[in-house]
Amino acid sequence: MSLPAKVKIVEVSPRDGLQNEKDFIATGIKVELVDRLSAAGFPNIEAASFVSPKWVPQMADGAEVMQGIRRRPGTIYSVLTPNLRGFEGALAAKADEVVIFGAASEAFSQRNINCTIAESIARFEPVAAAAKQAGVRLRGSISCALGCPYQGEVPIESVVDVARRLLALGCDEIDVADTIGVGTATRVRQVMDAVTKVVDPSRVSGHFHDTYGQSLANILAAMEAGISIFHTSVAGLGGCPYAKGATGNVATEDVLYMMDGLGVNTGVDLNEVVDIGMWISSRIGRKTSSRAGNALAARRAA
Ligand SMILES: CC(C)(COP(=O)([O-])OP(=O)([O-])OC[C@H]1O[C@@H](n2cnc3c(N)ncnc32)[C@H](O)[C@@H]1OP(=O)([O-])[O-])[C@@H](O)C(=O)NCCC(=O)NCCSC(=O)C[C@@](C)(O)CC(=O)[O-]
Repeated sequence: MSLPAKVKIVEVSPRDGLQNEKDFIATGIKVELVDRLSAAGFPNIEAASFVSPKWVPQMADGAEVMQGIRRRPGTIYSVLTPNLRGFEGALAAKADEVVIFGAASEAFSQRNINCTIAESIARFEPVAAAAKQAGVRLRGSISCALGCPYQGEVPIESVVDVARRLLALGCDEIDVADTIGVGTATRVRQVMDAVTKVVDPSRVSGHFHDTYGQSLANILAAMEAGISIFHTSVAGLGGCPYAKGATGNVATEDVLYMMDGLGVNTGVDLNEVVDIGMWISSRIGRKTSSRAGNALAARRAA
């Protein structure tokens, strides 16, 4: 089994991890979360969204979060931008990377961004053009690449088709997202093998939610397909507002523990991340869902 020697961990808890929380989380907590993650060494942090506050009220303070954070040189701070209005906000906030987000499933596209897949691509065109003109990195995310809460199975060709279109828009990186965490290792391998026929593997990332407990196996399967960028969320925070029952992203602590065991370099300090996981969980009144986080904290306490 040949694995990459190094992987890039994109920490998404400030955005994907918090967006679904019902009670509004104070901007100061969000800022502190990003700052602590920066200090732990993450090369890329998804810090905020510039989306409609009617659709995702928790992310309404994206501009304030971006203004409040201390930026670590070398870390990329990303934000979600569904349209030009979002992009303008992101540009004013000096985001390093903007994320356009579509889906491989028509039903999910309608629920998440209120348009068809084709309409979403048309809506992303000016965003992509503006990002290129401004010299801002552009990432494209493909929701429901491993299954959809509304339509069920999603054909691999639909995922490849959206990947091709995002690539044509100029995306520097493309996320294959298992929004509801239904994927299993064999399917992940098939999807990644197909996507990497049209997009270079160095530009493809795996974004796995852990609803069915398959994320670590899925990450390993993706690594075997040559993928070396993964999205994780400290304490396993998260869920998607438009995917009922979906749990958070794979916990960062669990992924870092696995990478350490595999001898794969991430540049991120696991011990610090365990502390951050415990801290943010207590601040928002949740229990961490990270097995490694719990075990390491218990070992320390003993
Ligand atoms: C795309 C829209 C805007 C269409 O929303 P819409 O209602 O179809 O369009 P609209 O243009 O009529 O906008 C509605 C209202 O929002 C305002 N508005 C419009 N745009 C913005 C903006 N950028 N920033 C602030 N406000 C905005 C706009 O001005 C208007 O306000 P009103 O006139 O009614 O007062 C909406 O559906 C939306 O914002 N959706 C966001 C959905 C979202 O954030 N979902 C979660 C993130 S995706 C995700 O989690 C999946 C991912 C990436 O993690 C991967 C995975 O796991 O699958």
